[in-house]
Amino acid sequence: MTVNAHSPIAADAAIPASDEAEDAIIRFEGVAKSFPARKSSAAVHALAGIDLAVPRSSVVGVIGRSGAGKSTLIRLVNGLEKPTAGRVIVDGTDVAGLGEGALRSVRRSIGMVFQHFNLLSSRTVFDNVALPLEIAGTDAATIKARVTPLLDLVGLADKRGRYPAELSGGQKQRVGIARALATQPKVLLSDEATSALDPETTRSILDLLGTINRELGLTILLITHEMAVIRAIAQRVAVLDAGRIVEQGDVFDLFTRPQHETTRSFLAAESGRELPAFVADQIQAEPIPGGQVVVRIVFRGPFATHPVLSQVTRELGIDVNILGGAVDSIAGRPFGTLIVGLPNDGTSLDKALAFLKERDLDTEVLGHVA
Ligand SMILES: Nc1ncnc2c1ncn2[C@@H]1O[C@H](COP(=O)(O)OP(=O)(O)OP(=O)(O)O)[C@@H](O)[C@H]1O
Repeated sequence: MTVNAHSPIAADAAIPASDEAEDAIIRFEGVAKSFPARKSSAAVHALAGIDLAVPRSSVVGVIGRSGAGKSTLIRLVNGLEKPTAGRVIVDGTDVAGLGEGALRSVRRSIGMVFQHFNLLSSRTVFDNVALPLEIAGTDAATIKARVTPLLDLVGLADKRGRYPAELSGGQKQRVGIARALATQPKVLLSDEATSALDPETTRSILDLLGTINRELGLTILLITHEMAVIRAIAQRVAVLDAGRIVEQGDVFDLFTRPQHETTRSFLAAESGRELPAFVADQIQAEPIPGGQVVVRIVFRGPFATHPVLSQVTRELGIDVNILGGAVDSIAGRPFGTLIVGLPNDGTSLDKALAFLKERDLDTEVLGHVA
């Protein structure tokens, strides 16, 4: 199967491509979206100052809590919402400037996958996947030629005659993905596609989306509230908090060097970052005389944790108490996290932190224990 290479977007709405714009298939430039006040409620500023580029053929994740503005952001891409300020440029065209006819063509170049699948219960698997093609007026022979390989791709060839009620959640989402691909889109928008699924099924759906990204070169913009989803599939990530992007970048960097408090809180349950229960139970913000300072050390890339810590002991004469840790990898790049206790004696902490920094290790003081 090939992905449609020609743009369905009206020529008069085209924007001259700069080098950067050519590289990004979706670009938010200074985007704001407010919903006006109603009788019973004040105006809602759902998004403000959004600058985000989605490189062609990449997977970009947007993570945020409920109400952060994720759905609004994704609805701006297919023109279901219009920005109050700024531009949303999809494949060189500002979608906010388009009339309904041109928007319909843009939407055909954008596939969408939903949390609750949105399948028609009265239609078979085959007919659900065929639906967008029927709506576009495609003839029956072309529909068959298009839908059959899509059902193979998502692993549902043997379920083509089944109805949604006869499918598991994961199978329903596979139908949703095949349907989203039926019009050969250039971009796939995923709105919490795995939120209704158990962890194992989530994994298999994310694997499928990863395969589609790699094999078809399809760009995927996904929104989620789970770091595990970002980690499993995205190359870049933006963290959305109360309508603003508070941090964005490469997934490995964001996981290993989070800058913003919101990002840190999303990462709290990630391996190695979670405090061991016996530490979490007693940690406090204020120093404890004669106690220990709890420090997280992050090793990025090839590392040898123990030699560095034994150097701290040998060369600085500081006892290091290992409280927890893990070794992990993201996108094939290794990193490790150690949680250690250092003596709260007025000097050891600064000396040890300086020593670790000289060796290019990231540290973060988490609190104090007795
Ligand atoms: N049509 C609308 N009219 C008024 N306010 C809206 C509208 N759509 C969204 N909002 C508000 O905009 C803010 C962002 O909503 P949005 O649905 O984009 O968040 P979200 O991050 O997708 O949340 P969730 O994960 O719960 O779906 C919320 O305060 C919401 O109430």
